[in-house]
Amino acid sequence: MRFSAIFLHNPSKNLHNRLIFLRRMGGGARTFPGGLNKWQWKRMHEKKAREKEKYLLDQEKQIYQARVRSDIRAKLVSSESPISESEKPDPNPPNYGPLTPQQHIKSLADRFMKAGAEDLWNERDGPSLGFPENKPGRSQFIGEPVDLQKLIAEKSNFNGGNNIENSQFPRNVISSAAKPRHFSTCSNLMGDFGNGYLRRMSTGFNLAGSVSSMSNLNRYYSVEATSKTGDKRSIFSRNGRNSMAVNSSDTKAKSGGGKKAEWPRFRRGNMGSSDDDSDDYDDDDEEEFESGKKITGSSAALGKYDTKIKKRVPLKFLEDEEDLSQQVEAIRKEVIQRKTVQEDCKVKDEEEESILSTKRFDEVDVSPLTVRALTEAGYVQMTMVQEATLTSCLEGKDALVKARAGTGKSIAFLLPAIETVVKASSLGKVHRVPPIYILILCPTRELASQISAEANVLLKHHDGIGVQTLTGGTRFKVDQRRLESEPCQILVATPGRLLDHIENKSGISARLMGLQMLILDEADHLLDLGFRKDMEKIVDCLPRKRQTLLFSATLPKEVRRISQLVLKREHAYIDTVGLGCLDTHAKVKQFYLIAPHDQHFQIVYHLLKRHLSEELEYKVIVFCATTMMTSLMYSLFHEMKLNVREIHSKKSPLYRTKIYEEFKESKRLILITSDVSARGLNYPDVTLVIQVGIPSDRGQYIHRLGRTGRQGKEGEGCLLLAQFEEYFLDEIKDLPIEKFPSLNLDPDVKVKMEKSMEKMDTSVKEAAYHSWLGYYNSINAIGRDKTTLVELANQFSASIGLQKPPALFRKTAIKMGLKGIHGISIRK
Ligand SMILES: Nc1ncnc2c1ncn2[C@@H]1O[C@H](COP(=O)(O)OP(=O)(O)OP(=O)(O)O)[C@@H](O)[C@H]1O
Repeated sequence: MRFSAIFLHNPSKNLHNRLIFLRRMGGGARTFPGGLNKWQWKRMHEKKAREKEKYLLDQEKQIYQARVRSDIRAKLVSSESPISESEKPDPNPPNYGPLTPQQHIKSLADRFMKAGAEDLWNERDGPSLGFPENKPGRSQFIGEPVDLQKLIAEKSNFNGGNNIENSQFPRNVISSAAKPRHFSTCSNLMGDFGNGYLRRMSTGFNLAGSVSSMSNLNRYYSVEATSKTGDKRSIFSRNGRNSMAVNSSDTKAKSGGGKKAEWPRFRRGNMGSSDDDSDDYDDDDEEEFESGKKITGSSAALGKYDTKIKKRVPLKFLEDEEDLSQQVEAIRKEVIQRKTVQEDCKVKDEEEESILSTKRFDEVDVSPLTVRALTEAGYVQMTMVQEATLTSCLEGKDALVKARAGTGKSIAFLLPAIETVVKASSLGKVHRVPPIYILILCPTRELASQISAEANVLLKHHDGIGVQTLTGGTRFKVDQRRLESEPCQILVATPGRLLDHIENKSGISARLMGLQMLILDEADHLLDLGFRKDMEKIVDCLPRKRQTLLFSATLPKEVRRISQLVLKREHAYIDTVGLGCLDTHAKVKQFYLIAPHDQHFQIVYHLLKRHLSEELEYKVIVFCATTMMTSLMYSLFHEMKLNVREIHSKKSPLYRTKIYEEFKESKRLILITSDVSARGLNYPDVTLVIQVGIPSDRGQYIHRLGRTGRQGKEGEGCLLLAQFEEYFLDEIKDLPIEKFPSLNLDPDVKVKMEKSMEKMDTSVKEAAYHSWLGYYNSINAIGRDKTTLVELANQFSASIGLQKPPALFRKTAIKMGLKGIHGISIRK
């Protein structure tokens, strides 16, 4: 433009400017019309080609949609339900039979187009064969522009007559707008004819009112429109897509009067139903509606027609009928299969009188000396887990093994371990200090001692093969000297102490270079967060070429994943429990009890007394949540003259060993313990396990319970929870745990207990109080209300007879974040 202006006003510069222009255009002669260079020309034609292609596609799409609708109509018109007198067909019925797609499109457009909008239709669209225009009651609908405002005003007619209000219009197509029902019905019909139609129709409508919504009913519904004169017509939706709502504030589109119609603004429908397909609505369409540029179809509206909706079998489902029947068959099969598995498990559980299999130790490939030791110890037949694992473990495969508590896992891993040492020793290499061929890791010192003792039993006749333990609580130097003076090929250790030795270069790292087998007992616990870092460091120091065996009674999915850290990819996974079967023994009865936590001591006392009176040879383990609570409970029951012992991590190793040995050998004894006794410990003939408070997780519950009912014997377990701990029951809901029958607490016991409490050392109570707060804080971490916690803390301190707030309380409360909720004054 600028150049041509210069040209006009200053002809003398014509040539000069032209040259500039030509240079700016990239040079060369102007060979294409309109002053276009070859690139512009090319681009223009490419654009035209694209537009043409798009147009053809649109046409094809519309024709296809129309054809689908025609076909559906043709199919379903004949299968209409019987019609009433008022609905009897016209003697000169309009042609409702199948139309060609073009006829169908034309008829729809003719129905809804207002005068003046003919330019939206051209001959290509075909003849109009839609509703006969001379039908009474339809003239307004067909010939005139539809005034939606008027339509809305007529809603009372709709309501009053045989109409929408009475129709069973589905909720899913009802807009959330105020009184939207009627408009949505109208718009549903609109939508029923497809978006393209609606667009075209909209130009012809006087959209002065507010339209609430439109929706493709699609898939599940067909709409019947019935006029007041009794004409009835079914309008079927295709298996379509969109469900849209028209924003009433944006629908003041006006047409006619020479004014350019504003286009209704469409947004995603809010029908609130699963049938709503609004999610498929295309944002591009929205833009087109807004701009009003795209005019490619026609639409439909209700006029004075009543509507009725019939729920039909979804068309898609009809098509997929075969698929559906196959699916039903598959589900039925699965249900039957599951039932069978459950029944099998039940039978297995009931039949599980013994944990023993029919296979004997002398039938497998273990050294005769070991078999001899086994026989002398009374082990002739294998247990199930031993039979299941021995072959693959002896073959040198890595294995991940799950078997219920007390079923003989220790021997299952000790046998291949001993065989490995026997083989390695027979190679004849002479070492001043023999390498450690087998490393067995476990979480507690008691368990390490137990495994080591069991190994010694099996090694009774194997001269020259030694077992050592390496656990915390002993002097580092003493350990070091012992390891050097009494060489061993099998080392049983707890991770922390072993790592101490590795990091302090006690010479153990060098000996571990000859390692042939790594065994993790209670593998899930060792691979859990508490031990993970230590485990990783230890494993880094071990030779990669080794066999690894992982054993536990519980193997959660995440542990199975983490186990890849230590196991070879091609390891064997052996689960003797079985998928869908119980992780606990069927012979162990499980109960739970929910009671206020300040009554817990009293309830435990009651349970113990009751059990003691029923079981002559009783042997009870009571698990507490923290070490200090263990100590408090022990002191209280000791004061109350019960035959109790205590074990927890704050006790000296010597004391722990003494109590461990005593409880193992004795009967008529109660062991109050923390979780140090939860796993692996084989106290024979435990008759009752009481768990006070929630265990750290489901696995821990199973392991604690596993201290009773070992070797297929009977047992009983009781879980005592406060109301705020009740949520834990969800984690064990798949286990056969029942509510404990009602309890009648003896008021005299309460008095006795209070007196005993008074006699106890205040420091024990204060320590218990603090550890209790810590425990409850950990529960608080999973969303418990701190206000409640403070109140509970007050109750608890009162129940243990604390007269003054503990000195450390302020610090603890601040640490726990209690400050600012109640000040920090729990007890004044
Ligand atoms: N083949 C066997 N025949 C008879 N008794 C056996 C046999 N194998 C193991 N036992 C005994 O079964 C009891 C439980 O064994 P063990 O401690 O190895 O169980 P576990 O499965 O490791 O239990 P946990 O899961 O609690 O660690 C022990 O008293 C053990 O002596």
